[in-house]
Amino acid sequence: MASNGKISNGDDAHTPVVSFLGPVSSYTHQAALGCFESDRYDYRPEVTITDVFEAVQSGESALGVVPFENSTNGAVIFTLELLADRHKRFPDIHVCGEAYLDVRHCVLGKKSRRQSTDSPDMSGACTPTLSAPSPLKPRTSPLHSLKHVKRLYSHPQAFGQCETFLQAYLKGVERIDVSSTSRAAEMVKEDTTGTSAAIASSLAAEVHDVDILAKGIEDREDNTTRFFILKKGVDVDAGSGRKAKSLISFTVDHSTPGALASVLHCFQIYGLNLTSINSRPTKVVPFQYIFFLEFEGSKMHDDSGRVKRTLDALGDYVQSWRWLGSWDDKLVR
Ligand SMILES: O=C(O)C(=O)C[C@]1(C(=O)O)C=C[C@@H](O)C=C1
Repeated sequence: MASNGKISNGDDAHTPVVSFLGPVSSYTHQAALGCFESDRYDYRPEVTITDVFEAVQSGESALGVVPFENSTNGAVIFTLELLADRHKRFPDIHVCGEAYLDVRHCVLGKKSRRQSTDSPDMSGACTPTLSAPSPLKPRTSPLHSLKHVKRLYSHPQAFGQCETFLQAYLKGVERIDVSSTSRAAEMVKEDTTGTSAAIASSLAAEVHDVDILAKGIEDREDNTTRFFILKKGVDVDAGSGRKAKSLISFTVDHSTPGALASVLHCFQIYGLNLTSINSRPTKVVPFQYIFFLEFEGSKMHDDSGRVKRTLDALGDYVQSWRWLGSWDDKLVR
């Protein structure tokens, strides 16, 4: 770790590669830039989160950066799906770090050619309906008219973080999911009709040379995404700081009452605080789940032995489990 808190590769012989969900200017790229000394690593944009996992597992990339969860919209299911690793494609991948990024979304597009007559609708008024009698008012209004926008590209996570603005100003506009917000900005750039828009960052507007039609459209001012840093094998230094977190996945026998409670109880007995719990379908039996549990503590730096004792105890209550990594906690509380 360098004195600026960023990860230094400690070896100049060859430049290690950091893969991230691209293209350039995605939020994942911005998070990666904040983690590693940029003159010591080669940054490699990947098309999908799966590509990041594959690059790390194959050893082509020393590290990978992927989104894990957003404070407004919850878990990034693509990443959970890959961590579930049902077909053992990523047996050596571990989480060795995390990064938090403030996410400020914009509507990117091309300004309407009829700009002088198409003034933006600033009211943000939503028509009350029976199911939503008091619709929420968005935090911001557009900078330019959005009346010409016929389709909206973004990453599904980003749509979920901007619902209030979208309901007020882009209701009924077709939404098209793409692999990242920076890919969405690229699509807007490529559209010669000028009627597409993207939800992406102001950096993506700059990089892809498109206009910012609205700014700060996220539902919550504290909208933050957490990213995981992935590595092949175990980084023995990870999780050596004052506060560490660890992640495991496990399955339980769904017909045993209290099976999940028993697993959670192990953490209570040894005094390990839980920080998140998620699940995905096993895809073996319908409506049975793989659980992901995150807790405070490190497997490699476990002076009190509490992590070891907890993990040893788990075996009695789970069908299968896997340790997915320990790393330094970077959440500013
Ligand atoms: O699309 C991007 O720019 C990404 O880096 C992905 C991603 C995500 O999957 O959560 C990252 C941050 C934002 O929450 C929205 C999208």
